Amino acid sequence: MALPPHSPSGLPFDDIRDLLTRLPEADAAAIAAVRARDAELTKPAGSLGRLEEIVEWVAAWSANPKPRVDRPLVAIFATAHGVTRQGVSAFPDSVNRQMLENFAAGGAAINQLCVANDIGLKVFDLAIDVPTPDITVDDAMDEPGCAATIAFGMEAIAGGTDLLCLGEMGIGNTTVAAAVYHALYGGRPEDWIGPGTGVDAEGLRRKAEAVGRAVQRNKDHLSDPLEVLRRVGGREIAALAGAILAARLQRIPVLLDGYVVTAAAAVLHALEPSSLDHCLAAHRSAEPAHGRVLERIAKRPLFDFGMRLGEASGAALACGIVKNAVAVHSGMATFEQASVSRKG
Ligand SMILES: Cc1cc2ncn([C@H]3O[C@H](COP(=O)(O)O)[C@@H](O)[C@H]3O)c2cc1C
Ligand SMILES: O=C(O)c1cccnc1
Repeated sequence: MALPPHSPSGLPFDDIRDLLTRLPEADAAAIAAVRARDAELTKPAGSLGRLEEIVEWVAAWSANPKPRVDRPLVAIFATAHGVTRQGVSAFPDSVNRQMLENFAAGGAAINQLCVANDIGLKVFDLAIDVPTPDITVDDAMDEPGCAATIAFGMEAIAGGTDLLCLGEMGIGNTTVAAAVYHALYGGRPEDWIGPGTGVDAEGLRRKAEAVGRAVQRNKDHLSDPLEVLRRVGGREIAALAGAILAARLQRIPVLLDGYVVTAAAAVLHALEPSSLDHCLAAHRSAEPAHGRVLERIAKRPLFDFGMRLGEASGAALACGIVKNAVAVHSGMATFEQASVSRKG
């Protein structure tokens, strides 16, 4: 489904700000139930390390004292960016539609990760043939368009899921993400850019220049993270922010993917730091700035495999880890059931 760039159906920004004041909290009773059961399981206390934290996280954010992951979903938001005319990607815009077809045919990396980990896949086409304006000269979106796109992203969970894995596709979007980071966090453009699909040194220079121009053009409007999103962001980043928010309101835990998905999280974090409490960072991408961004949003990634693909590939892999953690917790025997002696 394609979203008209200026759909009138969106929420105004103030409605989004209002949602951020009404976020549900972690379910303390569910966490307590998981901890109590964990203490009875046939293993030394704490011996499953971070897997134990993951189970508590699923319980906390699904409000379920017996956490389960039965219907994980990968949601990919795909769109196009006018900033590619600045020569910031190693690949042409035509890859966007070709990759949509590849997703539909089952040929992309994410298709196989979904098969291997038994995850549903939905791909949302955000006007992939209509790039947003080049952010070095014009705003990516106007306020109604940006708000409508955030609202569209909320649809990611409409069919139901109990673990949302977020991904994106959009040639040029590592430049857009870098512009969001530079706008939110300051520093120099060079601090936030990286090779993306594999640009050379000249390409990197063009990326730094594009990010610098986009942010400089908006230097008087950077104190509001939603203005940053609409001026130097992109549709997939707006929709991802909506998906993260909708998942929180419906109590669905979220796995963030890499460098680009984290830009949506960073916008929400800048608006309200607690808005990401239901999110886990799947991995640290090979994109050099990703680690620093994760520190800014106070997320410790589950793994670092040198991946730099996007498409939710890191989130899908992390979903396998989450499913393993939950299966161990729910299926293990207690000391009493298995007649195993406790610590002396
Ligand atoms: C074949 C192909 C498949 C992809 N899948 C994800 N991306 C990733 O690369 C793009 C961002 O990098 P840049 O900013 O350098 O253009 C996004 O589409 C992202 O999802 C891909 C890129 C390509 C070429
Ligand atoms: O880490 C990512 O999400 C990423 C890195 C490079 C290109 N596209 C996405």
